[in-house]
Amino acid sequence: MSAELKERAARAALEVVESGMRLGIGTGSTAEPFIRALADKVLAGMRVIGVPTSQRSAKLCAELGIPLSTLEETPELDLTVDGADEIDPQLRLIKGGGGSLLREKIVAAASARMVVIADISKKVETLGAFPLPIEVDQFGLGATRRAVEKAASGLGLSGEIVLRQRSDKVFVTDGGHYILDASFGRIPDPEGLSCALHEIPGVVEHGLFIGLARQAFIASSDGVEAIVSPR
Ligand SMILES: O=C[C@H](O)[C@H](O)[C@H](O)COP(=O)(O)O
Repeated sequence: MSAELKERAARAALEVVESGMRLGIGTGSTAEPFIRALADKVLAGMRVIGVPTSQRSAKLCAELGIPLSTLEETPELDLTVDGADEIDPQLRLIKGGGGSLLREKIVAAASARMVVIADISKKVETLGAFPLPIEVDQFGLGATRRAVEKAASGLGLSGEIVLRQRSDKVFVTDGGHYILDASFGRIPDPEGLSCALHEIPGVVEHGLFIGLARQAFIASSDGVEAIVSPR
């Protein structure tokens, strides 16, 4: 069912893609059906240029024949379509479950508009049930983790902070960084936490996406709900 809902959300987002667009292309199990559906449109004659947010998405796009570019060649994009791990009513997001948050945020920020696609399980009242991914430099890991704990504690947040591992190895992002997954629980002040984390030198980026998403397509068994950012 979840795969079917992701497919529905992906197809809804395709409706806002127009020929000639420069597109940021997201990462993850919801972005992938979007990429496949986009490839069908390209095959049928739609002209787009995609800037992928990960090596994984770049590979899939290339296999399916979607023309690709980079932010060096194409620094301004019309639209980014991407998934999310959590979406709150103000369209603030947690992203990075797949480890691509840094490139995703750079691409989203370079886009005139970001559209999020998700199944209903990602919709929350308050962010934080999903552990917040924090991308950190490998250098100074222990000190950075301690600084993250202190910054969170200053905002009344605490919880386990785990260095992400995959298949018994430390996970390394496309950019060569580590990820700390912080289980703070409910985050009542995402803006405050975002600012506090950005103050820490070893933090490269974090998975709170604030003020970036303009629209979300959220699929449930009742259909696809389109939510527009109140900002
Ligand atoms: O780093 C990965 C991304 O932020 C994904 O867009 C996010 O984790 C959602 O992934 P999925 O669609 O697989 O749930």
